[in-house]
Amino acid sequence: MVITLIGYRGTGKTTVGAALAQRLGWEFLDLDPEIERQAGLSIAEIFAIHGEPHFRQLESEFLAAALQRTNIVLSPGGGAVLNPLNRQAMQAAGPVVWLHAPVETIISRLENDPATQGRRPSLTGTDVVAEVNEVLQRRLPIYQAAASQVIATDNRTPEQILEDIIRQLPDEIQNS
Ligand SMILES: Nc1ncnc2c1ncn2[C@@H]1O[C@H](COP(=O)(O)OP(=O)(O)O)[C@@H](O)[C@H]1O
Ligand SMILES: O=C(O)C1=C[C@@H](OP(=O)(O)O)[C@@H](O)[C@H](O)C1
Ligand SMILES: [Mg+2]
Repeated sequence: MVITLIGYRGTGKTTVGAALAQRLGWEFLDLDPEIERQAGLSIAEIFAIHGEPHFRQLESEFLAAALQRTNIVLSPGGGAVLNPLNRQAMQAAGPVVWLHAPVETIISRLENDPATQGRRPSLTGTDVVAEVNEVLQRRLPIYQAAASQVIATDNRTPEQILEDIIRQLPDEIQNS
């Protein structure tokens, strides 16, 4: 069983995923640093040197490998759900938890997160406000359709969020 966290950049997949894994006594796997380690490049460098399609290919390969494992909490990047095969594989492996936040909250978290520079290259070439508005709008139906649970993260601490997630997990995981 794999619990996969999905959601836009800045919704807390990395932060909440690590805390949830610790709470369950499961392993935590954040896909972006794994990709960076293997490539010897930051996500921003992979985009700049090889282009986004190459990053998406690497992301799909790492995701498929991670989903073969068991008792892990997995945090892929926010764009991993764009590929329908990735979505199917996540759903087949276990609960898919959508972390949701309003646009303003996402923008503020991204602007204040030191990881943004190396890990979150522009997706559109526009400024951050325009990009989050446009791309989030486009992705909302995809996150919604992929999710087995939807969790609001605005004005909630990572600890409160992980308790919300646990409450909605299947009994077999809650009691494990
Ligand atoms: N519930 C929360 N409340 C406040 N800040 C948060 C919350 N979750 C995450 N953050 C902050 O937002 C930024 C992005 O979080 P991160 O976990 O990297 O998101 P993601 O992996 O979804 O892009 C980080 O600086 C993190 O500390
Ligand atoms: O939403 C996206 O397309 C991306 C999200 C990032 O991960 P986080 O969602 O962890 O920020 C990272 O994978 C890359 O910059 C692309
Ligand atoms: Mg992340």
